[in-house]
Amino acid sequence: MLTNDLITPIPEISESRRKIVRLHEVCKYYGQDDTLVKALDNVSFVIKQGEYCAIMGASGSGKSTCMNIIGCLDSTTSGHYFLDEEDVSGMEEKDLAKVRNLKIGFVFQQYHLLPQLSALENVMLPMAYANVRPKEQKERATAALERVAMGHRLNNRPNQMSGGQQQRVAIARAIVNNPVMLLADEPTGALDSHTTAEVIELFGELNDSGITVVMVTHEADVARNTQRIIWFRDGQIMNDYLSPSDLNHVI
Ligand SMILES: Nc1ncnc2c1ncn2[C@@H]1O[C@H](COP(=O)(O)OP(=O)(O)OP(=O)(O)O)[C@@H](O)[C@H]1O
Repeated sequence: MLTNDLITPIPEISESRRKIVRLHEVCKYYGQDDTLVKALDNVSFVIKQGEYCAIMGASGSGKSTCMNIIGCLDSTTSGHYFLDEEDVSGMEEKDLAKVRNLKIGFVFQQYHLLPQLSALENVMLPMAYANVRPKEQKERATAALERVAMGHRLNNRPNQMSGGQQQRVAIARAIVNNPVMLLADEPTGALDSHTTAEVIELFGELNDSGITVVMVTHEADVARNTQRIIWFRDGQIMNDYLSPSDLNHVI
């Protein structure tokens, strides 16, 4: 249960910061008539450059639908989505794919690394799609892996690494194209509590360096490390507030 008197409203953030995510009256409906599901029902919010934001809510509340729209993986039924101040709502799939690759770094619960490739090759992949020269791909992938403390595992394949190490490689892959935003879907869902803490510390460090981070999570321990929580219920934003240091009071 959320206790409203413990919730700190979001203060006005400086107008000069770029709006990385802007949803304007977004609806996403599935089915029709008797089977109509309003997965997102007139949702509007802004996430600015440098924010560290968690999306939370009960099962079925609309988190994944919201994540898919923010990640340009799905389209809206109505309303507009501006990514990095560009309206991507009506874009064709091939343009969306380009936007996704250049602007968003994805991190998933199950890492989604290609098993036949080494850590280095996995991290080089998004740059191959972006037509970066092979020599530069290797340099940038090595630097990204070093940044996540995986510089000693460049030639290991996923099955030679622990879950936490695989997630670090996935994070290196997500940051290697210098995206405007890291979008993480339950990034610690497959990790034990110790490894979760390490991965969350890494997200914090990346955010400290200026990267905008948005993550869907069920875990209060994870969300309390973010700066802001957008809380969904029945396809609408029920609350949008600064993360209190002790979330046990509000969840
Ligand atoms: N492809 C689909 N077809 C029909 N209904 C869908 C589809 N995807 C989602 N829904 C419905 O939309 C609503 C929101 O679903 P969504 O997956 O966004 O919730 P969620 O908060 O991510 O849930 P969970 O935490 O269980 O993943 C739910 O009622 C769900 O059943």
